[in-house]
Amino acid sequence: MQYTLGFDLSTQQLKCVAVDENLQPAGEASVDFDADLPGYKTTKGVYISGETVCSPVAQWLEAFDLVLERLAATGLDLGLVTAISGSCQQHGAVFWGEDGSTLLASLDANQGNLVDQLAPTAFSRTTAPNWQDHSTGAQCQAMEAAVGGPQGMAQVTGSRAHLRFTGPQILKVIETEPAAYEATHAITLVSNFATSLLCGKLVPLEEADACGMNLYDIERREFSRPLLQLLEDQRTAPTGPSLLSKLLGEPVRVQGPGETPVCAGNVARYFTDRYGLSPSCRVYPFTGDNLATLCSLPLHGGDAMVSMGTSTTVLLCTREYCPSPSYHLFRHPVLPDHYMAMVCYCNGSLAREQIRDELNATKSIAPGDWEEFSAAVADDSLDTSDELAVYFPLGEIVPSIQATTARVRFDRATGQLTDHVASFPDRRHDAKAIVESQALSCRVRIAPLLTPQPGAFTTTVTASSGTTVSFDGEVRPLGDLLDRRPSRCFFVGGASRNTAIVRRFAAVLGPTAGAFRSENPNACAVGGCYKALWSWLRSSDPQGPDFAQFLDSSMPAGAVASVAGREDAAWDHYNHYIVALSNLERELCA
Ligand SMILES: Nc1ncnc2c1ncn2[C@@H]1O[C@H](COP(=O)(O)OP(=O)(O)O)[C@@H](O)[C@H]1O
Ligand SMILES: O=C(CO)[C@@H](O)[C@H](O)COP(=O)(O)O
Repeated sequence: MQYTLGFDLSTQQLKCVAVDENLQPAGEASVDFDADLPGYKTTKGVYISGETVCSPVAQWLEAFDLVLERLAATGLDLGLVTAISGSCQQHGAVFWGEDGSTLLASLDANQGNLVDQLAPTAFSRTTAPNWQDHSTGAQCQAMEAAVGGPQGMAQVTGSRAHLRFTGPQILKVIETEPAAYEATHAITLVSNFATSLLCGKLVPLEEADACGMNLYDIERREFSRPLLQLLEDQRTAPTGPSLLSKLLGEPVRVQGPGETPVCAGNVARYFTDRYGLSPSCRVYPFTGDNLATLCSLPLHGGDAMVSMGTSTTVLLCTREYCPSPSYHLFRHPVLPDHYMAMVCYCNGSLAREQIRDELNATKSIAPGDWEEFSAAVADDSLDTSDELAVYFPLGEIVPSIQATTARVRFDRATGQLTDHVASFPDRRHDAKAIVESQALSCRVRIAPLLTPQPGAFTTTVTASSGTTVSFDGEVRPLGDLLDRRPSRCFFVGGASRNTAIVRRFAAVLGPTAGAFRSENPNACAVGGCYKALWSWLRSSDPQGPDFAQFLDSSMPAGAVASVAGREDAAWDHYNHYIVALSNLERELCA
């Protein structure tokens, strides 16, 4: 028997899953940052100070030792692991000091844990910015202004400038912590931080995850020289290496047909000595969590994936480079000439948890229990048909807006907002409304990525030909949102365990071939495993199947379960909310 490991270093936890050569689960372990490493005093894995959100790097180092200890304790023979890869929260950056590379190379299982050997002097900053950070508005504006505004930035880097993206975050460090920046010898994303740790050497960025920086020119496949220069120009007294050198040069690319997948190296001696991993075990570049999630199921054209972790993301696979300020495009981590399109929301699970606890409080139910919330979400007799509300306890990504909550009533015939209200009749309405508006926002933003099928779907909305809607500054005919639907929708991540949430989301998104839930809630870690296994197989047979063929032929039966079929009436019910959502967002963003 041989195994492959997939790690997932996300906001709230580090997980590690193992699969055997038949892609069957063989073991898993996890470390919850708040609960298992209370010494760091994080809340949901992060420190929040005003708009700044970050995570302690030392916490991740401790978590790597702990998760491997826990995995070994399950009885899994780590000596039989042939390949490792994984996924990490996107955009975060680890700043390594001058000694980082030497300390990594000299990790010694007899000299204490990773945290003892690295935390004291390997890093020039003790924390990494987290994707929920909202503190880089000025840097985003400066960067967009240099490349032709939101559209220009999206054209070059696949996304308009985003507060959480690594380029604006690095620019903020250059401007506000010049000494720490000049003491920095390497900057890794969280993904190549993890790969570097396991290999015991600093390794370059992985190309797909590098697309989440607002620095990488996706079509040219190299860092954008004008954007690098813009950041260089803000250094007041440069002493250390150039930014390109700190970024460890150009990222490693996905390899084409007939080429051997890039291996980052063999696992470092620290891990072979301490956990019994084999010295021949290969480590393949980790990627971003959403990119790995895309690798966890065989998606075909028109399919969409909704990942319900701390953030909510909607993912699609496309061959066309069609950038827009509404969504993100990344290079695909394993399929050459493909891209991943993504819409990302900050206010996913944590916003729902807040409404859940407020609802529970009105009924004297303990916080943390999903039953009452789920019953309200599933309740078709609860009439929310003229109610719309957005709940953004954190500033939101799309629409790009400060933290806010707004509840309105609207006219279903015209979509005009009739009333702003402080509350709905009771908190059950909020439970249903938050899921409806989250799903509706996803729906309007993925529509341009789907193929139009004029006349294929009947709707009771009477849109005059001139009716338009506007999302993220892009004005579109309403009709464009009524003639396209995803084929299948796959739901993954922690909240996908909740059938009521998944069914309501599916009702709004309207998949024509049904909605499915991944039976394994750890989709990103599993995607990392599959990436490692396929890379390992492909190394010995470069002419073997590409990743899509590999997944199509190897996916175990029962990997997904059906949760809903095609629901035309429900989809059409939510057509009536689209103009109202456009009006509400326009008001809030004005
Ligand atoms: N039964 C449930 N109903 C709704 N949400 C749930 C349920 N179980 C877990 N979740 C949500 O899943 C989130 C964690 O998802 P997960 O994919 O593990 O997150 P991440 O990978 O971002 O750390 C939690 O914040 C929680 O709100
Ligand atoms: O910022 C993004 C994507 O752009 C987030 O999706 C992060 O990648 C973190 O995700 P979680 O796994 O913690 O939800």
